This record gives sequence, structure tokens and C-alpha cells, in this order.
Amino acid sequence: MIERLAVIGVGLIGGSLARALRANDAVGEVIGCGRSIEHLERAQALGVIDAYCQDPGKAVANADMVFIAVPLGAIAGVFARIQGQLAEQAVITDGGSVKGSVIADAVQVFGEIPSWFVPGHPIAGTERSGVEASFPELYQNRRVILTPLAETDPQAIERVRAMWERVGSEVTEMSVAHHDEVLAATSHLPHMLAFGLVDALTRLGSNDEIFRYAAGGFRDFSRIASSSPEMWRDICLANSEALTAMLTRFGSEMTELSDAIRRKDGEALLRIFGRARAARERYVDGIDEGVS
Ligand SMILES: NC(=O)C1=CN([C@@H]2O[C@H](COP(=O)(O)OP(=O)(O)OC[C@H]3O[C@@H](n4cnc5c(N)ncnc54)[C@H](O)[C@@H]3O)[C@@H](O)[C@H]2O)C=CC1
Ligand SMILES: O=C(O)C(=O)Cc1ccc(O)cc1
Repeated sequence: MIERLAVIGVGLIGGSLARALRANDAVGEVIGCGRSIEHLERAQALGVIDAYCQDPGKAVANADMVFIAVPLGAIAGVFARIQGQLAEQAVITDGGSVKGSVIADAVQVFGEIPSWFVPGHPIAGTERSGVEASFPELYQNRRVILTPLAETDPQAIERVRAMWERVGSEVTEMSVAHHDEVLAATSHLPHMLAFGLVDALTRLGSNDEIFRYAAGGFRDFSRIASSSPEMWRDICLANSEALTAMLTRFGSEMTELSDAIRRKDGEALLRIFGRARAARERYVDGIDEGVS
């Protein structure tokens, strides 16, 4: 049970955690913190938070759990504002999509890895942003990855794990570098393909015509190109090395596919498509069995 939760950044991710903890009777009071009074008032009117303030330092005073859910480019600034303001027993975690950059920010601000900071990432979200898009079921049957370091207090890890389990998530731990490589492949690369495809097609012809003749596959594939440009700029800048490596590798795969099409090599095309279909069917069967 969390007595006082401070949510810094009450958008899709922070708002959904607050709603989910409330729905599960797992939190006493929720204090929201953000830059815009208008957004914070809306969050309060929606019942997501009980009270708000704009100063992260004040928001975390007396909180026993702090969840930082701001875009990656804003995390260092939040760390700087909460430094020296935390309650004795407070545990801090975050929801940032890249972990290496968050840990580098922590070291830069605090001068070391703080034992009470548990880096985390819920592998759950949508293409929408803001508190209006938040909902209490977002984390049900979804994975949350924690990337604790040798310096992280095991009790802090346990408290963060218990919080996520309470809202229905399956928690796993992995190293920071492994997290950033895996997510570059399974989340960051697909978002680049969606943004890149929609942008390229839009510039090829008139916007209206492209979308008028779009088939269902295009709609599915392009959904994530509606995601927040600022959030994805920050993810690309934070995970530049792993994402660039993945894009280079993907470029060679596309060249191989393009060569097979140019050669009219039906056998090679069947090999590539068959491999992909089998892999996706295994993945979909896994989703049907539970956590995705
Ligand atoms: N959108 C998604 O599907 C997922 C996002 N994430 C990560 O979660 C974090 C938050 O993303 P969302 O909730 O989607 O974004 P969002 O745009 O819905 O919410 C972010 C909130 O942070 C506030 N904010 C921005 N700068 C701030 C600052 N300096 N101080 C205080 N508040 C500030 C914004 O006003 C907004 O209310 C990001 O780091 C993102 O990488 C993680 C998993 C999924
Ligand atoms: O909308 C989708 O399909 C997503 O993939 C959402 C998402 C965005 C960023 C993350 O770090 C995790 C999940």
C-alpha cells in the first residue's frame, strides 16, 4: 500500500498508473506535478489526482513513492528539482522508454547511482498522449521491465515490483544495455518505420489520395505514426546508438528483399515471408496465452 504517491508528469503513463492504483485500492493520496496548471486541473477534475503543485521538489515532500513520467528530455531537470527534497523512506521510479540515458542523468545530477532509485519501463502504451488518454486497465497483463543496478536497494526494488504487480503487470528485470538493445528492435525501430513510411508516402503524392486508397494493413501499420513527435524525438536522441545499429541492419534486410523482387526470385520471397509469418504466429499465440 502506498500512502502518498507523487506523479511527476500526469499524462498517459503517469495518469494511467494513478488511475490503476486507485482502482485497486493501493494508494492513499495522489499528488500530481506538471508544467501546465490547466492540465493539472483537468487531471484533478477527472479524479486522477487529489492535489497538484508545479514544483517537483514540493510534490515529492512526504511522498513514499514517486513516479516520474515525463518525456526523456525532461528527466534530468526533474532529478535536479527533487534533489534533497525526498522523504527518508521514499522510493523513486520512472517510466522512461530508454534506461541508459535516465541512469546517466541520475549520475550527472546526484553524482552517483542513488540506492532509492529503481529505473523502470512499462511496455504498455498507446499512440495517444495526455491525461485524457489515460485509463486504469493500461497495465493489466502487460510487462514492466526494471533495470536495477548493483547500487539499488533490494527493498526499493521489491516496493516498485509490488506496485506494478498490484496493477496487473508482470515484472521482469534485465540489464540497462540489454533493455535498450531489445527495445530498439521491438519498439523504437517499428515506430521509425511507421513515421518514415507515412512521411515518405505523404510526400510522394497528395495526402488525401494516399489515405483514400489505404487498405486495412496500412491503417494498422500506421497507427503508431500518430504518436507524440516530441516524445519520439527524445527516445531517438536517448537511444541513438542502439537504434542506429538496428536501422542499419534493417536497411540491409530491405535491400535483400528489394534484390529478390528485382530478380523476380519467387523462392527467396517465399523464404522471407514464410519465416516472418511463422515468427509472428508464434508471437500472437504467446499473446493469446496471457501477458503481452
Ligand atoms: N506513450 C507511451 O505509449 C509510453 C511512454 N513511455 C514513457 O513515459 C514517459 C511519459 O510519456 P507519456 O505519458 O506518453 O507522455 P504524455 O505527453 O502523455 O505525458 C507527459 C507529461 O509530462 C509533462 N511534462 C513534460 N515536461 C515536464 C517537466 N519538465 N516537468 C513536469 N512535467 C512535465 C507533460 O505536461 C505531460 O503531462 C516518457 O518518458 C515515455 O518515453 C513509456 C511507455 C509507453
Ligand atoms: O502504441 C503502441 O503500440 C506502443 O508501442 C506504445 C509504446 C510506446 C513507447 C514505449 O516505450 C512502450 C510502448
